[in-house]
Amino acid sequence: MRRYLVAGNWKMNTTRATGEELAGALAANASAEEAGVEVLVCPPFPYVSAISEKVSGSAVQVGAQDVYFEAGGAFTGEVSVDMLKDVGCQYVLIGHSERRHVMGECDETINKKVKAAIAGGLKVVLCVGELLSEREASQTEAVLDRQMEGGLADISESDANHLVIAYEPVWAIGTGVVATTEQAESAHDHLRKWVAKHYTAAFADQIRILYGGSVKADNAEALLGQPNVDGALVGGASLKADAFIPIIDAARKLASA
Ligand SMILES: O=C(CO)COP(=O)(O)O
Repeated sequence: MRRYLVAGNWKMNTTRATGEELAGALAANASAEEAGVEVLVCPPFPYVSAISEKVSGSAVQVGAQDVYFEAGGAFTGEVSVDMLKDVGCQYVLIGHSERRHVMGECDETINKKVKAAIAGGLKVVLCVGELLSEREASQTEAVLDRQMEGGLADISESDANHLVIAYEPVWAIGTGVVATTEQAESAHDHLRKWVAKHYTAAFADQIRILYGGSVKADNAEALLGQPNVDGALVGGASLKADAFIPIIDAARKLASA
Protein backbone atom coordinates (compact mmCIF):
# COMPACT_ATOMS: atom_id res chain seq x y z
CA MET A 1 0.00 0.00 0.00
CA ARG A 2 1.23 3.49 -0.83
CA ARG A 3 2.03 5.68 2.14
CA TYR A 4 0.29 9.06 2.19
CA LEU A 5 2.48 12.13 1.85
CA VAL A 6 1.04 15.40 3.12
CA ALA A 7 3.29 18.27 2.11
CA GLY A 8 3.09 21.97 2.90
CA ASN A 9 4.50 24.39 0.36
CA TRP A 10 4.96 27.62 2.26
CA LYS A 11 5.88 29.51 -0.93
CA MET A 12 7.24 33.02 -0.18
CA ASN A 13 5.50 33.24 3.19
CA THR A 14 6.27 33.24 6.91
CA THR A 15 8.94 35.00 8.90
CA ARG A 16 11.63 33.05 10.67
CA ALA A 17 9.58 33.33 13.88
CA THR A 18 6.20 32.31 12.42
CA GLY A 19 7.86 29.50 10.45
CA GLU A 20 9.55 28.14 13.56
CA GLU A 21 6.31 28.34 15.52
CA LEU A 22 4.44 26.47 12.80
CA ALA A 23 7.17 23.84 12.47
CA GLY A 24 7.24 23.39 16.25
CA ALA A 25 3.48 22.77 16.34
CA LEU A 26 3.73 20.24 13.48
CA ALA A 27 6.68 18.45 15.11
CA ALA A 28 4.74 18.19 18.37
CA ASN A 29 1.81 16.71 16.45
CA ALA A 30 3.81 14.19 14.39
CA SER A 31 5.62 11.63 16.50
CA ALA A 32 8.79 9.98 15.25
CA GLU A 33 6.83 6.74 14.76
CA GLU A 34 4.24 8.10 12.34
CA ALA A 35 3.16 5.03 10.34
CA GLY A 36 0.71 5.57 7.51
CA VAL A 37 1.49 9.20 6.74
CA GLU A 38 4.62 11.12 5.82
CA VAL A 39 4.62 14.84 6.61
CA LEU A 40 6.76 17.35 4.73
CA VAL A 41 7.21 21.10 4.96
CA CYS A 42 8.88 23.24 2.30
CA PRO A 43 9.89 26.61 3.79
CA PRO A 44 11.55 29.47 1.93
CA PHE A 45 15.33 28.92 1.44
CA PRO A 46 16.51 31.29 4.20
CA TYR A 47 14.55 29.39 6.86
CA VAL A 48 15.26 25.80 5.80
CA SER A 49 18.08 25.39 8.27
CA ALA A 50 16.13 26.75 11.25
CA ILE A 51 13.05 24.70 10.36
CA SER A 52 15.15 21.51 9.99
CA GLU A 53 16.46 22.01 13.52
CA LYS A 54 12.97 22.70 14.81
CA VAL A 55 11.49 19.43 13.45
CA SER A 56 14.49 17.21 14.15
CA GLY A 57 13.51 14.09 16.09
CA SER A 58 9.91 14.27 14.82
CA ALA A 59 8.34 12.63 11.74
CA VAL A 60 8.23 15.97 9.92
CA GLN A 61 10.62 16.13 6.96
CA VAL A 62 11.91 19.23 5.25
CA GLY A 63 12.07 20.07 1.56
CA ALA A 64 13.06 23.04 -0.56
CA GLN A 65 10.83 24.73 -3.12
CA ASP A 66 13.39 24.67 -5.94
CA VAL A 67 17.02 23.81 -6.70
CA TYR A 68 19.55 24.53 -9.44
CA PHE A 69 21.02 21.71 -11.52
CA GLU A 70 24.68 22.74 -11.43
CA ALA A 71 26.86 21.56 -8.54
CA GLY A 72 28.42 24.95 -7.86
CA GLY A 73 30.08 28.00 -9.37
CA ALA A 74 29.06 31.33 -10.83
CA PHE A 75 25.25 31.02 -10.68
CA THR A 76 24.18 34.08 -8.72
CA GLY A 77 21.01 33.55 -6.72
CA GLU A 78 20.85 29.78 -7.15
CA VAL A 79 21.31 26.94 -4.65
CA SER A 80 22.69 23.44 -5.25
CA VAL A 81 21.52 19.98 -4.26
CA ASP A 82 24.43 19.59 -1.83
CA MET A 83 23.60 22.91 -0.16
CA LEU A 84 20.03 21.76 0.41
CA LYS A 85 21.18 18.45 1.87
CA ASP A 86 23.65 20.32 4.05
CA VAL A 87 20.81 22.27 5.69
CA GLY A 88 18.59 19.23 6.28
CA CYS A 89 16.45 18.84 3.15
CA GLN A 90 15.31 15.38 2.16
CA TYR A 91 12.94 16.56 -0.58
CA VAL A 92 12.74 19.25 -3.22
CA LEU A 93 9.77 20.52 -5.23
CA ILE A 94 10.57 20.85 -8.92
CA GLY A 95 8.46 22.36 -11.69
CA HIS A 96 5.88 24.05 -9.49
CA SER A 97 3.38 25.97 -11.61
CA GLU A 98 4.65 29.26 -10.20
CA ARG A 99 8.17 28.36 -11.38
CA ARG A 100 6.77 27.40 -14.79
CA HIS A 101 4.35 30.27 -15.31
CA VAL A 102 5.78 33.15 -13.23
CA MET A 103 9.51 32.45 -13.60
CA GLY A 104 9.22 30.90 -17.07
CA GLU A 105 10.83 27.52 -16.33
CA CYS A 106 10.61 25.04 -19.19
CA ASP A 107 10.48 21.23 -19.20
CA GLU A 108 14.13 21.01 -20.28
CA THR A 109 15.31 22.96 -17.23
CA ILE A 110 12.95 20.99 -15.01
CA ASN A 111 14.39 17.74 -16.38
CA LYS A 112 17.94 18.88 -15.57
CA LYS A 113 16.86 19.75 -12.05
CA VAL A 114 15.11 16.41 -11.53
CA LYS A 115 18.23 14.54 -12.71
CA ALA A 116 20.60 16.58 -10.54
CA ALA A 117 18.41 16.28 -7.45
CA ILE A 118 17.99 12.50 -7.73
CA ALA A 119 21.67 11.97 -8.56
CA GLY A 120 22.57 14.01 -5.50
CA GLY A 121 20.32 12.03 -3.18
CA LEU A 122 17.23 14.23 -2.79
CA LYS A 123 13.69 12.96 -3.25
CA VAL A 124 11.82 14.97 -5.87
CA VAL A 125 8.21 16.12 -5.98
CA LEU A 126 7.68 16.85 -9.68
CA CYS A 127 4.71 19.18 -10.15
CA VAL A 128 2.55 19.05 -13.25
CA GLY A 129 -0.79 20.58 -14.14
CA GLU A 130 -2.81 22.35 -16.79
CA LEU A 131 -4.01 25.94 -17.11
CA LEU A 132 -7.75 26.66 -17.16
CA SER A 133 -7.57 27.49 -20.87
CA GLU A 134 -5.93 24.12 -21.53
CA ARG A 135 -8.62 22.26 -19.56
CA GLU A 136 -11.34 24.16 -21.40
CA ALA A 137 -9.72 23.19 -24.70
CA SER A 138 -9.73 19.50 -23.59
CA GLN A 139 -5.94 19.58 -23.50
CA THR A 140 -5.46 18.41 -19.90
CA GLU A 141 -4.11 14.95 -20.69
CA ALA A 142 -1.92 16.22 -23.54
CA VAL A 143 -0.40 18.86 -21.24
CA LEU A 144 0.24 16.30 -18.50
CA ASP A 145 1.85 13.93 -21.04
CA ARG A 146 4.10 16.72 -22.33
CA GLN A 147 5.17 17.76 -18.83
CA MET A 148 5.83 14.14 -17.79
CA GLU A 149 7.74 13.35 -20.97
CA GLY A 150 9.79 16.54 -20.73
CA GLY A 151 10.39 16.44 -17.00
CA LEU A 152 11.28 12.75 -16.88
CA ALA A 153 13.27 12.44 -20.12
CA ASP A 154 16.12 9.91 -19.74
CA ILE A 155 15.25 9.06 -16.15
CA SER A 156 15.45 5.35 -15.38
CA GLU A 157 12.99 3.47 -13.22
CA SER A 158 15.56 3.07 -10.44
CA ASP A 159 16.02 6.85 -10.41
CA ALA A 160 12.27 7.40 -10.63
CA ASN A 161 12.03 5.46 -7.37
CA HIS A 162 13.03 8.73 -5.69
CA LEU A 163 10.17 10.57 -7.30
CA VAL A 164 6.71 11.70 -6.23
CA ILE A 165 4.34 13.32 -8.75
CA ALA A 166 2.10 16.22 -7.76
CA TYR A 167 -0.91 17.00 -9.93
CA GLU A 168 -1.69 20.66 -9.42
CA PRO A 169 -4.22 22.11 -11.85
CA VAL A 170 -3.15 25.75 -12.16
CA TRP A 171 -6.74 27.01 -12.00
CA ALA A 172 -7.14 25.41 -8.55
CA ILE A 173 -3.99 26.90 -7.01
CA GLY A 174 -4.71 29.67 -4.53
CA THR A 175 -8.16 30.22 -6.00
CA GLY A 176 -10.40 28.34 -3.59
CA VAL A 177 -11.69 26.44 -6.65
CA VAL A 178 -10.73 22.87 -5.80
CA ALA A 179 -10.82 20.15 -8.43
CA THR A 180 -13.77 17.83 -7.98
CA THR A 181 -12.90 14.37 -6.73
CA GLU A 182 -13.75 13.08 -10.23
CA GLN A 183 -11.43 15.61 -11.94
CA ALA A 184 -8.59 14.80 -9.55
CA GLU A 185 -9.06 11.02 -9.80
CA SER A 186 -9.25 11.15 -13.58
CA ALA A 187 -5.99 13.15 -13.88
CA HIS A 188 -4.24 10.93 -11.32
CA ASP A 189 -5.40 7.79 -13.10
CA HIS A 190 -4.07 9.22 -16.35
CA LEU A 191 -0.70 10.03 -14.73
CA ARG A 192 -0.43 6.54 -13.25
CA LYS A 193 -1.16 5.02 -16.65
CA TRP A 194 1.55 7.25 -18.13
CA VAL A 195 4.01 5.84 -15.56
CA ALA A 196 2.90 2.27 -16.34
CA LYS A 197 3.43 2.85 -20.05
CA HIS A 198 6.85 4.51 -19.70
CA TYR A 199 8.16 2.37 -16.85
CA THR A 200 6.37 -0.75 -15.57
CA ALA A 201 2.94 -1.54 -14.17
CA ALA A 202 4.52 -2.64 -10.87
CA PHE A 203 6.33 0.67 -10.53
CA ALA A 204 3.21 2.65 -11.47
CA ASP A 205 1.42 0.86 -8.67
CA GLN A 206 3.99 2.12 -6.15
CA ILE A 207 4.60 5.73 -7.19
CA ARG A 208 2.80 8.35 -5.15
CA ILE A 209 0.71 11.00 -6.88
CA LEU A 210 -0.28 13.98 -4.74
CA TYR A 211 -3.09 16.42 -5.46
CA GLY A 212 -2.54 20.15 -4.97
CA GLY A 213 -4.81 23.16 -5.44
CA SER A 214 -7.05 24.64 -2.72
CA VAL A 215 -6.80 21.59 -0.45
CA LYS A 216 -8.41 22.44 2.89
CA ALA A 217 -9.55 20.56 5.98
CA ASP A 218 -13.08 20.26 4.61
CA ASN A 219 -12.18 18.72 1.24
CA ALA A 220 -9.05 16.72 2.15
CA GLU A 221 -10.70 13.47 3.15
CA ALA A 222 -12.77 13.24 -0.04
CA LEU A 223 -9.74 13.95 -2.24
CA LEU A 224 -7.36 11.67 -0.34
CA GLY A 225 -9.99 8.96 -0.38
CA GLN A 226 -9.75 8.64 -4.18
CA PRO A 227 -7.99 5.44 -5.26
CA ASN A 228 -5.20 7.22 -7.12
CA VAL A 229 -4.67 10.16 -4.75
CA ASP A 230 -1.77 9.42 -2.41
CA GLY A 231 -1.40 12.69 -0.60
CA ALA A 232 -1.70 16.44 -0.86
CA LEU A 233 0.56 19.35 -1.71
CA VAL A 234 -0.93 22.20 0.25
CA GLY A 235 -0.24 25.93 -0.10
CA GLY A 236 -2.40 28.39 1.84
CA ALA A 237 -3.77 25.86 4.32
CA SER A 238 -0.25 24.71 5.25
CA LEU A 239 0.60 28.08 6.80
CA LYS A 240 -1.37 27.59 10.00
CA ALA A 241 -1.06 24.49 12.18
CA ASP A 242 -4.78 24.43 12.89
CA ALA A 243 -5.52 24.36 9.15
CA PHE A 244 -2.75 21.90 8.17
CA ILE A 245 -3.04 19.32 10.99
CA PRO A 246 -6.67 18.43 10.08
CA ILE A 247 -5.42 17.62 6.55
CA ILE A 248 -2.75 15.32 8.02
CA ASP A 249 -5.46 13.84 10.26
CA ALA A 250 -7.62 13.08 7.21
CA ALA A 251 -4.70 11.07 5.75
CA ARG A 252 -4.12 9.33 9.11
CA LYS A 253 -7.78 8.35 9.28
CA LEU A 254 -7.75 6.89 5.75
CA ALA A 255 -4.41 5.16 6.33
CA SER A 256 -5.68 3.40 9.42
CA ALA A 257 -9.08 2.48 7.96
O1 LIG B 1 0.45 25.47 -5.15
C1 LIG B 1 0.02 24.80 -4.24
C2 LIG B 1 0.91 23.90 -3.49
O2 LIG B 1 2.12 23.74 -4.13
C3 LIG B 1 -1.40 24.86 -3.83
O3 LIG B 1 -1.64 26.09 -3.24
P1 LIG B 1 -3.05 26.35 -2.49
O4 LIG B 1 -3.24 25.18 -1.54
O5 LIG B 1 -2.86 27.65 -1.79
O6 LIG B 1 -4.10 26.37 -3.56
